[in-house]
Amino acid sequence: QEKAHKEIISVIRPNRLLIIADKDSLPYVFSLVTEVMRWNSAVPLGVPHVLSQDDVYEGWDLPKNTLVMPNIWHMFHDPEVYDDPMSFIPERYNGDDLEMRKITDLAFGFGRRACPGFYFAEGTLYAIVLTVLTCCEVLPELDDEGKSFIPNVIYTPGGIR
Ligand code: HEM
Repeated sequence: QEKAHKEIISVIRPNRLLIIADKDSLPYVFSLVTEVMRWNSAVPLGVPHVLSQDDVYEGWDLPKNTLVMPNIWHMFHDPEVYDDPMSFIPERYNGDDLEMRKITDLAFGFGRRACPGFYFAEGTLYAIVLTVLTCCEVLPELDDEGKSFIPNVIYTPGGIR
């Protein structure tokens, strides 16, 4: 948070009403949002699809009407691709746009039925994170005795309703 905040402050100039928020000017902030999408992706098993014709995938015969679900979770946590995949490490992209694209190209699904809300969702996410990090300090939750703690991050079961 501190690193992101410093980066934002460094691009804001007094009396300027607009800041250009892109991966070149704010590489760490964009890496941070990308890492959220990798670390606990919003749609870890994508959306199920049914094959409209027979297909073969990596030697597997898949007849028409087979239900297929992409394991996006594994794509993002494959230790052969991502070192220490369970840890939240925005630095892993090195601010590199191509490395970040590898995440967003998968997080929103693939092919003809990929998420049509991609640009809207991505832009909104960056705008919210940027605004919060510029204006606020996000602090850990407090327990009943007033001691701070980081809540456990868990997925809740169920689909989108
Ligand atoms: C972080 C936010 C979002 C993520 C991670 C996300 C992810 C996804 C994924 C993985 C799919 C399935 C693609 C596939 O079948 O391969 C999908 C489909 C879809 N998304 Fe999103 N989505 C997000 C936000 C949105 C928003 C904001 C909208 C609308 C404004 C939206 C509208 C849709 C629709 C309509 C489909 C179905 C497309 C189809 O089956 O043809 N999504 N999304």
